[in-house]
Amino acid sequence: FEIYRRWRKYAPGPMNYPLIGALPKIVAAHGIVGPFRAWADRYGDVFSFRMGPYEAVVLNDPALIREVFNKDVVSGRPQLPIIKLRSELNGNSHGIIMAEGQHWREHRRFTLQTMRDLGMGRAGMQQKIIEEVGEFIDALKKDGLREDFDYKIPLHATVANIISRVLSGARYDKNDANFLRFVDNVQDALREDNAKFLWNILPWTRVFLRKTQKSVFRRTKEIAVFIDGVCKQKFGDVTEQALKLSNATGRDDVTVDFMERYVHTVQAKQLSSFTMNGLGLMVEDMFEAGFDTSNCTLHWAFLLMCAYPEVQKTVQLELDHIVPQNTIPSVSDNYPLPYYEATLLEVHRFASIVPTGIGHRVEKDMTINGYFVPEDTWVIANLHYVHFSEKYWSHPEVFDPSRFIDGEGKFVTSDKVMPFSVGKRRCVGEALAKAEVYMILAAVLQRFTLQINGRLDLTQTRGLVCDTQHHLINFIPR
Ligand code: HEM
Repeated sequence: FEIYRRWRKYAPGPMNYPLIGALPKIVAAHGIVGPFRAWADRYGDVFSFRMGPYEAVVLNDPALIREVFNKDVVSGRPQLPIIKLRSELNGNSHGIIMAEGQHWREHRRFTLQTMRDLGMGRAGMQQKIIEEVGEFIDALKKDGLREDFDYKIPLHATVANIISRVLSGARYDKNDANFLRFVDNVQDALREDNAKFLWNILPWTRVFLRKTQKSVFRRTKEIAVFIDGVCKQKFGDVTEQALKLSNATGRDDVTVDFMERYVHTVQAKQLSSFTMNGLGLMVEDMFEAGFDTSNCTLHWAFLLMCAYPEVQKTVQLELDHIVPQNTIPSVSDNYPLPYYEATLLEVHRFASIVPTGIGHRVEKDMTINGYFVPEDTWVIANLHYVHFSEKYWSHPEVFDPSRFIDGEGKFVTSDKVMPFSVGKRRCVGEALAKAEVYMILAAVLQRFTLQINGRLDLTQTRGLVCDTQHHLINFIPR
């Protein structure tokens, strides 16, 4: 088999065992970041390997990732068992994250347009974020100095309510048990353990992984039921009758929220792949992609401020000096805050919360850097490697915003920081995520100094989305 690979000119890579490929190395290392780093150092810009029945190619160079992810033929998604399960539980619809072909193109175009129309990064959205941040700040004022205070609890509600308001207009009480369970389920879905990974890659391992399979089924179902409830609450029973009801309102104003826009598009039959059945998974996808990502980025931002107090101090002084008192700055205010912007970019680099992006699938045989890549191969962007390789950064293990400040004190961005990925499937929530993180971190640092008593651990958790290790932070009023 290895001889065949060499003959067909597959990209070099680690040794593949029959049936399981290079999986034992990934499983033994408890995650892919470590082996991917070692293989990138060893094989260069591209390497390939097998995971059970799947062929995978990994890209380790930012320019190459950009070039390859801009090709239509690399815009598919691997169709794993969990994807099929989600689809079945949602009336055989496909959502956006794992959709392909015409369905994906139409849903992506709709989402980008809708996010733009709903004012991502602009005043209307910023007002919603300010209202939610207010609740978080109140919680910090009340409990921020309590020894057992876990800031993640009120922060979850804040970030979850921001995306919920964009999607359905609904906001939930931070103590609403149903909502909190849903949010926990969404979080768990993105934090994989080895068992879940194996169950998806090698379906026959289900026999040994019954417990994992059961918990994945339960969680997936609970998420679908919650979203179904959100849809019913908003539009009644999401059926033909609901369509008529919604039609009867005859409103031209369809810029209220994401769900109303979706229903309007179905009614207007503007896009052929849009059906009422598709609403639930679409909302679920947007919630899953939009909650824990921004949430984890903020966890990283807070922890890094504790780990690097001099950076925290510099940001605070810059904010105090430039932003009027009692004002929460937002991206569109264009305040000259070069050090703050550099800090946010460095948080994205250092956190690398989606370390290997979301896998793409090659839809037709192709070549990458002269190597043969057959149809159905997964293409993975090694974003964590790009963010931490000494090829691209000096002292990458050090959190240092000044790497993005030029000789005149101006902020200079870098095309080597790509937390939202690049190309045709680049994140559609980038503007919202940036707006949230910008405003929440600024609002907190304007009012509090963050400190940790005890040992700091800056290692990542594992999964599709990677969090910080658990720490309790003191929020000391300034
Ligand atoms: C800091 C926060 C975020 C990070 C780091 C992030 C990162 C990513 C990455 C790496 C991808 C994969 C792109 C690819 O396949 O090449 C992605 C896709 C996606 N993201 Fe985000 N994301 C964030 C926030 C959000 C938010 C707030 C939303 C929604 C409001 C969102 C919605 C999506 C969707 C729908 C996709 C799938 C796009 C497609 O398949 O065409 N993300 N994101």
